[in-house]
Amino acid sequence: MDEFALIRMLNGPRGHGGGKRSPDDSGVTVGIGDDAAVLRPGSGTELVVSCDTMVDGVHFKPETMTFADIGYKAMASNLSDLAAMGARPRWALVALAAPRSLPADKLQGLYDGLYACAEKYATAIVGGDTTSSPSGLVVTVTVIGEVKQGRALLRSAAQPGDAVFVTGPLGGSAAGLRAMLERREAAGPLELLPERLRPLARAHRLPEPRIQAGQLLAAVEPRQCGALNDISDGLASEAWEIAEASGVTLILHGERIPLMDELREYAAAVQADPLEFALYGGEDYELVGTVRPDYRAELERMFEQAGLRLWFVGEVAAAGEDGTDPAIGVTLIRSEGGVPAPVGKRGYNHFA
Ligand SMILES: Nc1ncnc2c1ncn2[C@@H]1O[C@H](COP(=O)(O)OP(=O)(O)OP(=O)(O)O)[C@@H](O)[C@H]1O
Ligand SMILES: Cc1ncc(C[n+]2csc(CCOP(=O)(O)O)c2C)c(N)n1
Ligand SMILES: [Mg+2]
Ligand SMILES: [Mg+2]
Ligand SMILES: [Mg+2]
Repeated sequence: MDEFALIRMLNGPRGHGGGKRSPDDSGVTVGIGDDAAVLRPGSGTELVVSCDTMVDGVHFKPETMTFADIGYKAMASNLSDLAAMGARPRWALVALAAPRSLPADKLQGLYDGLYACAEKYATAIVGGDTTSSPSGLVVTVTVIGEVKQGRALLRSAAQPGDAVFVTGPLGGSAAGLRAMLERREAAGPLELLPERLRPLARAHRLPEPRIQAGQLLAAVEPRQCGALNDISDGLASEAWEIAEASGVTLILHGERIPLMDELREYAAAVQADPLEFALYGGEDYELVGTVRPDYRAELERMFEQAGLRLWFVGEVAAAGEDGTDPAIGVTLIRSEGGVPAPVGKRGYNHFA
């Protein structure tokens, strides 16, 4: 199949795209098929743009992900960065570098996953690029969203006194990854995995970007939310990013960090500390953020009303206030009443 036939197959009538599955209010003047897409942002909005790549052997292996999972997660991990800015997703571009030997039905599976996630979050795929790759598969997604002017939520907006929250259980993805690699079987349907591993594998293979939560946090008037970040490299690493960008210390309480029961069971079975998965594992794609302390109860109420939940896991202190060194950074109180200990600035790092 030639390059152009492949693009038609993946995005045309035999695939899912070609604008056919675009959201009703897609704002697309020109979509797939010309030199570039032409898009109409809403009035009074600012564009929010981000891209992330998934690479064979780095982000996935045959044991960890099906092709549909790779597509779903490539879109979800990108949309997660829009969620972390409080943006509404609008459009996406998909750059694909595929080995010539990769069968077309595998690529179609990848696109099923991409379109499934894009549709779920009302995102129109408006273009991309297709090339051959001399080695493994590489998928890069670029997402474009919008936010009301001046409303984007930044890493630099945490203030001393803020409460620190996360939007869901952490560490499940990293535990799922480890469990699947240990099994040494090709990834198949989640239902074929032992029940105790399913939620962990799901967290790794099919993460959900917290789009609704991000938009809710950005919409609060007058502004009560501080910093926001999504958890791609682990809670420790993302908390450090907020601490450095805001010039503060984040104090985390170990016993308040939400963990799935299945993570606790898995960690016990492999004699590991479940908190290590949450702090340093990564790929949870939950949000970590801060809120002014007086607004905490109201925010909880708003989340509950929207059918969402928040977990309060710590507080923000002025740099150095808790007596630890370095002054700016992240500390952990393992069990209530204990003393804060510095949390290393580590997590997933491509070049460390
Ligand atoms: N090669 C690059 N050229 C220009 N800017 C880059 C490049 N790589 C990353 N950045 C920018 O650096 C900042 C941090 O990027 P980073 O990829 O760490 O964030 P992220 O996407 O939230 O995290 P992750 O990639 O772990 O999901 C972003 O503003 C990003 O656009
Ligand atoms: C086979 C395999 N080995 C290791 C990992 C773990 N991993 C890879 S990239 C990353 C951080 C997020 O990516 P990025 O920073 O590029 O957004 C993590 C935690 C994996 N997913 N698959
Ligand atoms: Mg990135
Ligand atoms: Mg991010
Ligand atoms: Mg990263």
